[in-house]
Amino acid sequence: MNDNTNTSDVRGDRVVTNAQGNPLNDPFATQRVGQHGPLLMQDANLIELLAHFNRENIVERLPHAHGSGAFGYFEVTDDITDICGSAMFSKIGKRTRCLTRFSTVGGEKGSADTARDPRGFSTKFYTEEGNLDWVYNNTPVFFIRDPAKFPHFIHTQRRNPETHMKDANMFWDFLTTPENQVAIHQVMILFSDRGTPASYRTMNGYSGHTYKWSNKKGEWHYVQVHIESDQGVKNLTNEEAIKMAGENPDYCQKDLFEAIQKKKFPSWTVSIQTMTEEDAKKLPFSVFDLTKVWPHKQFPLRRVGRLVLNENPLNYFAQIEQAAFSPSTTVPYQEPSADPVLQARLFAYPDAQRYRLGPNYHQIPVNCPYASKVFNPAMRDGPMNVDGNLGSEPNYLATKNPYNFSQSSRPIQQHQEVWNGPAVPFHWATSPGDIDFVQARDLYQKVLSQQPGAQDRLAHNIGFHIASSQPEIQKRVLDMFARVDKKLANNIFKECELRKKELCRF
Ligand code: HEM
Repeated sequence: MNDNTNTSDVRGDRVVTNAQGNPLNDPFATQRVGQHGPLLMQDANLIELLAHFNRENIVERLPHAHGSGAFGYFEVTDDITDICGSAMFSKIGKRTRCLTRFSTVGGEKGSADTARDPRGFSTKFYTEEGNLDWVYNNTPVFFIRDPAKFPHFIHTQRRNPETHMKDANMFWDFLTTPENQVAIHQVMILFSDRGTPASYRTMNGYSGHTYKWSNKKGEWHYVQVHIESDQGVKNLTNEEAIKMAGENPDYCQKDLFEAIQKKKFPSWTVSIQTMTEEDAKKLPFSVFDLTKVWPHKQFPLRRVGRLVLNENPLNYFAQIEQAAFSPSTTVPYQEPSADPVLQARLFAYPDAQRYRLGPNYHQIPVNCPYASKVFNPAMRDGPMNVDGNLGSEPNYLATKNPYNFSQSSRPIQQHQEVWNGPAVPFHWATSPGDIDFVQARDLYQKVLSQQPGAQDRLAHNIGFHIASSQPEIQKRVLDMFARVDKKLANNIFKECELRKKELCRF
């Protein structure tokens, strides 16, 4: 098996050539009329060099543009074949090569990686059943549960179309709009210490969404995945993160790259929570609601394996910038659930990648399922087709040729969710009553209260941020957090007033 996902193609004799392999004599000489006369059109090498330079940039990811990554492996430590029949889990000790990319969400490619923002945690597993991508965040919940809100929400985290600046009014206007306050749980996490991880090595990853995994008997469970840092969770304070952003905007890139270079390989423990369909019916919220966590007491973590990152990419652009992760890239026995945000993501990522990298993005070495092999006679041609295009194979499933369908003997899951009802528009806005605030309140009153100073830092971080928004927006923010806890709202108010005084001094 040739793992060509992290290789470079430097010519052995180091003879420098143009793009066609023709040796160059003097790379800086230009063809011109006399020594100081005008340049000539016949200087194909100069034209090629300048033209290629103009095309170095590719579309950056929108969102998650700024990121870092490394290769490593996943090792099975515990048997979960009763839950999942995927080959990667088939026996204890089995290793699967993988690539992980960490990222911030809202900033551009050159933005600071200590910004207050969720962090992306994407892993591509090169399994013998083809590639599998887990495209997760470092928070177990998300801001929305209506996928149509995603572009609106992301826009509010980016630049104001007129001022071209980040805008606290846009940010809080969206989040405090009553129908969008379903985001409260994620907003609390974002403004807690966990909103500014000290490094990618010291944060966790969570599927957030509910997935559906099945075993070889055809039984299925709802599953959530947790990837917990073996280095422990460490965070920066608001002030440390801001200072770092000025001193070294690539602080987390440096931390990850240098740790691996020094052979201090970061690792994570991978666990799952599982739930039956019957359990799901008894929950006080929908199992497809991405703004809720599953109570750990009721659905304890079950250890599966270890993720280790031990190999820096040889080339950032080739292996990280061109990497394409998608929740739709999955293997037998791991399926998406009916979570509407997840369903929308199944479309959004490959669509973004066809635009960002081209329709044959799966042929780029880092994205190739090298541990399996692609063979789909009907998927042919297209721009930048570089893998031989299946040669003389018919370009349809031809009757005279035998084809294998390796999954055809897999038992059909007899028992399935049954969906019925009229096709109606449904806006899954914040629920009337308190249900969308319960877990946010528990986080404040039961979890942060156990961590010295954590409640105060939460109030400080929010007060600091809203101080640059308009008074009516500040009022809406205070009203929203009063629904979580009145003490929290009062403390945010005090912190906001302090910050406003500081801002007056500038
Ligand atoms: C409707 C909701 C969402 C939409 C439409 C959406 C869309 C996108 C798009 C278009 C990209 C860029 C893909 C690329 O160019 O390669 C992206 C990146 C990403 N998204 Fe989402 N997203 C959504 C929700 C989420 C959620 C809920 C999570 C986590 C649970 C998530 C995690 C990520 C991560 C980690 C990346 C970076 C992938 C990488 O490292 O290349 N997204 N998203």
